[in-house]
Amino acid sequence: MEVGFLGLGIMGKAMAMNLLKNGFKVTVWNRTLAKCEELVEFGATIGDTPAAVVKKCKITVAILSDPSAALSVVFDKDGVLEQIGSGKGYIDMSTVDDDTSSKIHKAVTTKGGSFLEAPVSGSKKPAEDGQLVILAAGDEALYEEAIPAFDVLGKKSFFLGHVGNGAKMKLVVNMIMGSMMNAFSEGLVLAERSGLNPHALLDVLDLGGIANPMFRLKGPTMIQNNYSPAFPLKHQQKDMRLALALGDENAVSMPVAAAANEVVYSYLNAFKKARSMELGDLDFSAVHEIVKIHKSSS
Ligand SMILES: NC(=O)C1=CN([C@@H]2O[C@H](COP(=O)(O)OP(=O)(O)OC[C@H]3O[C@@H](n4cnc5c(N)ncnc54)[C@H](OP(=O)(O)O)[C@@H]3O)[C@@H](O)[C@H]2O)C=CC1
Ligand SMILES: O=CCCC(=O)O
Repeated sequence: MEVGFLGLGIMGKAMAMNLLKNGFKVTVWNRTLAKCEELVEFGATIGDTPAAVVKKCKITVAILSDPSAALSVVFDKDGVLEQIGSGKGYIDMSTVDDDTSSKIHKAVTTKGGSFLEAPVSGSKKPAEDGQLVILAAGDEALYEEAIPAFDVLGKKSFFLGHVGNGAKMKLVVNMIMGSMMNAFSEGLVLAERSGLNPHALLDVLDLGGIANPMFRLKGPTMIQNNYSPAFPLKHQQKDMRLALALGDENAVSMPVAAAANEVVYSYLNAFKKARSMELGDLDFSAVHEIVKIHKSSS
């Protein structure tokens, strides 16, 4: 099966590599073309533009940073729309809002192509290990056609119905995750400043009812101030912003999520503040630095 792949960031590189290692023919494109070279060593072919990739492949997958990138790759010159058409499928796995996804869906289907949104839960390591959770919605026939690829990329795929449901599910999950990360960071700082061993806190948490893989994975590195990026903070902040907009649209008040994202009370604007300090490219657990700074200055 030949698959086109647009976007070779942290996630895209790992996912395209997995497809190659599992026998798929993959044609890749990335805005910074140099990032394609490593995949060529594993058998990938390079497409010069998104349009060139779509022209060559029956199914093209994209995973790009945000709504603006997702729209640009489809609508701009040399973009997906120039070559999409009958018999071709486009699968956008970026985390975006349902409005962005719907715009892409409409444009692709107007040209006769089929569209699936398929954002993923899971980060760099699950992407490398083919252990993502795929949240697909849109064209069910395209979903069925993509299952061999999804089986390589993920441990479980959900088909959630019409376009928008995948985007919304992903934003709800990441809104919860972002709020949890802030609470976790505050807990680590509180433990340390009140004279407890933060490693002991991790052990206690891991044995109780709120044990979870995120605390287990990120806790030890946060204690070491190591924020090597798996999920960049700037993307987490984007997801909090989009989830809060979804809350507004549905008249759902989310004070905890809003506090994690917005300037409400001092340190509760952790995600935005972290971006302005150019921590945005670090892992989202770098929110810990902001919580620590605030706790020392207050
Ligand atoms: N990292 C993670 O743990 C997870 C991320 N996600 C989501 O997946 C998506 C990708 O994340 P990730 O791989 O971490 O992000 P990265 O920042 O590592 O990569 C972003 C990708 O988008 C491309 N890009 C950005 N702007 C544009 C543009 N205007 N036109 C064309 N291409 C553009 C980048 O190209 P270039 O190389 O040229 O900059 C790069 O290929 C995001 O939506 C994120 O929220 C979902 C689950 C987990
Ligand atoms: O969108 C990013 C999700 C990161 C994760 O699920 O660990």
